[in-house]
Amino acid sequence: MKPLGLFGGTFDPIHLGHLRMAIEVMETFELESLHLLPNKVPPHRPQPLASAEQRLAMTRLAVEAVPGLVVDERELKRPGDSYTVDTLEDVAREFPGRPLLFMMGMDSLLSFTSWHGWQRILELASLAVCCRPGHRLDSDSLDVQLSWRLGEGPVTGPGQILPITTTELAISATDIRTRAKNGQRLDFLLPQAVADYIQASGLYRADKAS
Ligand SMILES: Nc1ncnc2c1ncn2[C@@H]1O[C@H](COP(=O)(O)OP(=O)(O)OP(=O)(O)O)[C@@H](O)[C@H]1O
Ligand SMILES: O=C(O)c1ccc[n+]([C@@H]2O[C@H](COP(=O)([O-])O)[C@@H](O)[C@H]2O)c1
Repeated sequence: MKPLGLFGGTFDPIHLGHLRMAIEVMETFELESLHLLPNKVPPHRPQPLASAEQRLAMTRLAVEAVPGLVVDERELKRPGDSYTVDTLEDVAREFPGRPLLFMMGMDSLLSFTSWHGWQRILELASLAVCCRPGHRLDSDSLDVQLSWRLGEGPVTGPGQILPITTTELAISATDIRTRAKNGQRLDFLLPQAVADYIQASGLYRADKAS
């Protein structure tokens, strides 16, 4: 059975870094579908500037014409902190027996042992880890509790950590929010429909309440 791909993010906003890595994970692991999961309350970082509704709207705009990418609203519908472990328990109940592949950038892997219930996450899913400029995998930076799980795929079950070589795009949501705040152009950092949404709504603009 093909693994189900899962991509959690704050997506404040979703951008081409996210979307390109999603496509490359789908190709590498021959996934038929990959669920994008905007979180409601990120447990580990400052809260997003855009509302949950705005982040959902932008995520929908980003993938509406992209085969295989599915917007999954389960974290937005769940009250409280959006812990990934709870999400994976829920997905595993919905797709019994289906291998789960949760994808992330290298920066996320390097802090993974601080995640709530990270050991349980690895009982439920394997991790596909994508390149991110400025974040390298080396023996000093990766927790020893994770390093023995490193592999190359294919996905044979939960608990594998599978770094893959992906196109490095130095795009971040933080940089996009700063540009939007300053009234700079956002073209080619995110899908045009998302850039248009940000422009039209005044989201992130210093002179507009969002
Ligand atoms: N350009 C990128 N290259 C590789 N991975 C990325 C990139 N941007 C985001 N990711 C990964 O996507 C996931 C969701 O990221 P997130 O929505 O927080 O975007 P971000 O650009 O890192 O946002 P922010 O700047 O607000 O922290 C994380 O696992 C992160 O590592
Ligand atoms: O569950 C946790 O403890 C946890 C800690 C850090 C990050 N996450 C999830 O990892 C994904 C990427 O996080 P972020 O901050 O880079 O958007 C997103 O789905 C977060 O909810 C989850």
